[in-house]
Amino acid sequence: MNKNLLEIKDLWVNINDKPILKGINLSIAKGESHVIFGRNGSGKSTLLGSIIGLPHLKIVKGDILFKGKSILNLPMYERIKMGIGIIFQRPPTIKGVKLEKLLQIINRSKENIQNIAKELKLHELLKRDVNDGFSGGEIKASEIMQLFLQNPDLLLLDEPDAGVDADNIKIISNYINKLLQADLPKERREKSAIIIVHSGIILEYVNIDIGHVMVDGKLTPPANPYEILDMIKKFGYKKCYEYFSKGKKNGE
Ligand SMILES: Nc1ncnc2c1ncn2[C@@H]1O[C@H](COP(=O)(O)OP(=O)(O)OP(=O)(O)O)[C@@H](O)[C@H]1O
Repeated sequence: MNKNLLEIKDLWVNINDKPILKGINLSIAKGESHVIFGRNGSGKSTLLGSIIGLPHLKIVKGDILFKGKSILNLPMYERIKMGIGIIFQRPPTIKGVKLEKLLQIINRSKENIQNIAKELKLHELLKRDVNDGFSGGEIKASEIMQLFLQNPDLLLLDEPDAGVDADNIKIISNYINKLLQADLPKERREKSAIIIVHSGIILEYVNIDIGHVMVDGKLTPPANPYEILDMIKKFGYKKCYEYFSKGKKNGE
């Protein structure tokens, strides 16, 4: 039986006729978390957008399978219903919708909402419109809270640590770990993730199994995320991509 929760096969994606993703292959098993590093504009957000089904992205070739089924023809809400959750890099402001109301639509337990909001220091924001005037860190915390209440099987996190201070990174990471069932042994975990990061701070706190580097719309095969980060710091993205695209793993 196929154990992969997500399988991306030779995926080519255009935006306005410009090729952005150029033959992505990626397999994510149940219970596995992957991190993607890459310089600005390399196509990382486009990859997450293709998985969740942003309509402006044109799939030119390839396939995306989730739970063994192709999802390319499904609209975004169907993909969410199947168990995919996303934190966008820049989520929109929703005027006229209070954060508390949105959270109650996702999960009816008022007690849960109050408790988590307190822990994430969001309780004072519950009565405000979603993301309206929220600070960068508050937006990320609020998105994590929505995801926590949604409890998806595949988490797509686009820079969850961007704009978040050191104390709050620990709190947010704690929730990501809870979502990823990091306290269970890997073979018993049901949840998987793709996390996009620029700095390695979140790797200090979140349980990550596998890393990749993206350069110019292409992705390296699976490798040790901490080794990748180390090489990026020493040699930059391009050299790191060249090294890991040869399929080196775990310090070979
Ligand atoms: N709506 C759009 N219209 C035109 N070009 C776009 C659009 N969205 C993305 N692009 C372009 O696609 C390329 C890849 O963008 P993407 O956001 O996927 O990069 P990224 O790796 O996530 O970058 P960053 O690290 O800066 O967030 C960039 O050159 C970007 O300008």
